[in-house]
Amino acid sequence: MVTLTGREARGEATGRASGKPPSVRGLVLGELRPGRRAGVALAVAVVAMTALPLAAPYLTRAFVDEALAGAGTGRLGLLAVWFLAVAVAGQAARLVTAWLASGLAWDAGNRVRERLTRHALGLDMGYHGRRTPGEMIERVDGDVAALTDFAVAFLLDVVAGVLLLFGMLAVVVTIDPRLGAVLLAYCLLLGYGMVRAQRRTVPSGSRSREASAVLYGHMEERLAAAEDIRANGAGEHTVRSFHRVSSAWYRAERRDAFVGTGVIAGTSVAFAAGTALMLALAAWFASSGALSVGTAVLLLQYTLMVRTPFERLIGRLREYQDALAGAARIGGLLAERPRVTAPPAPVPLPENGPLGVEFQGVGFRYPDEDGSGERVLSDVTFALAPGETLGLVGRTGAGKTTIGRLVLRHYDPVAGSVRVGGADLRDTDPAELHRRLCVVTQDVQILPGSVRDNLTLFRPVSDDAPLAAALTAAGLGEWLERLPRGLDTELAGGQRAGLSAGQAQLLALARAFLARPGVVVLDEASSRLDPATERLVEDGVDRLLAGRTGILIAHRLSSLARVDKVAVVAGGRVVEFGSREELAADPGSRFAGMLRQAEVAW
Ligand SMILES: Nc1ncnc2c1ncn2[C@@H]1O[C@H](COP(=O)(O)OP(=O)(O)OP(=O)(O)O)[C@@H](O)[C@H]1O
Repeated sequence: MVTLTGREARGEATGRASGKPPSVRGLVLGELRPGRRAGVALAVAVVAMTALPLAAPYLTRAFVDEALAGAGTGRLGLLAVWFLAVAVAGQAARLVTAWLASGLAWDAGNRVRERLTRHALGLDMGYHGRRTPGEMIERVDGDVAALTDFAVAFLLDVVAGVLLLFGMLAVVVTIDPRLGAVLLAYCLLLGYGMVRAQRRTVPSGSRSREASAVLYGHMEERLAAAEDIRANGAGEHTVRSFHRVSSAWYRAERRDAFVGTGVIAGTSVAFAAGTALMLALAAWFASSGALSVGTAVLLLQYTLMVRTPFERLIGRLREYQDALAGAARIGGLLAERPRVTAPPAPVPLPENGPLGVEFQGVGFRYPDEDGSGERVLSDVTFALAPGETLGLVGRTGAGKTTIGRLVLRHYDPVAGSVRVGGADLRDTDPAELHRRLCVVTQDVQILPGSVRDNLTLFRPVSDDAPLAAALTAAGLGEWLERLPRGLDTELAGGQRAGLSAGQAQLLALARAFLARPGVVVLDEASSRLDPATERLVEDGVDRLLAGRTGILIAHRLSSLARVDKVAVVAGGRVVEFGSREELAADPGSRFAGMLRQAEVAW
């Protein structure tokens, strides 16, 4: 069961919450907060990584000044060895910082992924119906990776870079305040230029990521439908649409790269100008005797060293925009609230036995972003007594599946009420409802795992007898006996997983038997089975519906032989409802007309 955090659980039932999306800091840096020990280790590593490069120019200064003063080779060699040791130690500190930061970021990323996954699983079909699997993967994985990559880079390059710049400024100010003031002005100008540049690069970066999410969503959908696309010769159209979506992504990516390259080129010119200025000033001060030659070399080295942290900062700004865009999208996902929620005091459903189902003046439209979707059901009214079975018939798109979804409370109606077991579904707890109601869909999904896992959907069970009984009741008893490892036999994942279409449907029936529901919604498979398998499936359905309330979304009129009541659905309305036998016997009824047209008799 999905558990929501307190904040999530208090969310409104009206969809998107009004509050601001959580910030990057709130999302990742909050999660990233290291423990005391890891924090101290990280701080020491960052300080070492910053201080050691600052020390190196001092050694160069000593080397130059002492060489000019005629120091011996031994002394100069020693200074060179110290220089090498400081350089190696600086790199080692950087490695240790990267190692510590990556470990922390990885843990933090996984915590955010877990939180997002839980949250997404808690959202209802109103949300998931509007999103592709590819989009969800990009949100839960791609955006989180961008955030955690940025968090590591922030520590390595932004924090360490800023510390290094401040250290350099402090050293130069102590050598000569005038040169310090020039270096400060130069850094401020560069900083200002970078902030301006960032404003230009943020929108192009986020457009590029959006386009990439659309591309992945598109690919995911088309790959899932590969069999149908090939069989129906829709390959050319698919390739064309892929070309369109990937071209949009290419354009967004190219523009992003162009903006980024422009920023880097501009910064290179600024660095060259700054270095030339400092070189001229240092040479002038040295020639006037205000500085030693070694100190002039030290200043030049510091000026050259400004380049690396600034370039890294620019690089990180590009990740920062990705991270910001990702954080905004993650924040948007976290701000989504399930529309179908449990009331504070849910009305319990009867524990056992079949449940009555009643639609009273039900109107419905699928939720979309702006709530302007078309009505797909209007004034739907019918009642089923406990244990009765209803067949829903009508043309494609009439609204049959939607009626089934409302019984399962995948959505709440926008008008009227749906009652199950006497309770208005809005007053019930969705989790309890899903224990008492069961759906068998057209496209049976087999999950990678054993036959047992596929029956229990990974819930641990202590006794295999009910599983075998459910398979036998569904008509898969002999199949189970032939399996080499019985219930432990592994099935590959996917729509069929090596099972025939009929076997997959029987497995779905077995899942329903195991759940012992009070209401079964059956979306009859529209694909044809061979007559023997079809007979097996029909027998299984008959056994499943016996003693239960059933709603059969019928794609073949012949399947209706087993139902008590029939509802003819057209244009989102129930245009005829009554006893199957009476409607079939009434030559003036729509149902009798449909039977005549399809030449069905029973
Ligand atoms: N998730 C959805 N989001 C938006 N509109 C939807 C969604 N599912 C169905 N619809 C629309 O609702 C209307 C009714 O669809 P529904 O699937 O209930 O019809 P149906 O009678 O079950 O059709 P079929 O026999 O083809 O399954 C159609 O116009 C359909 O386009």
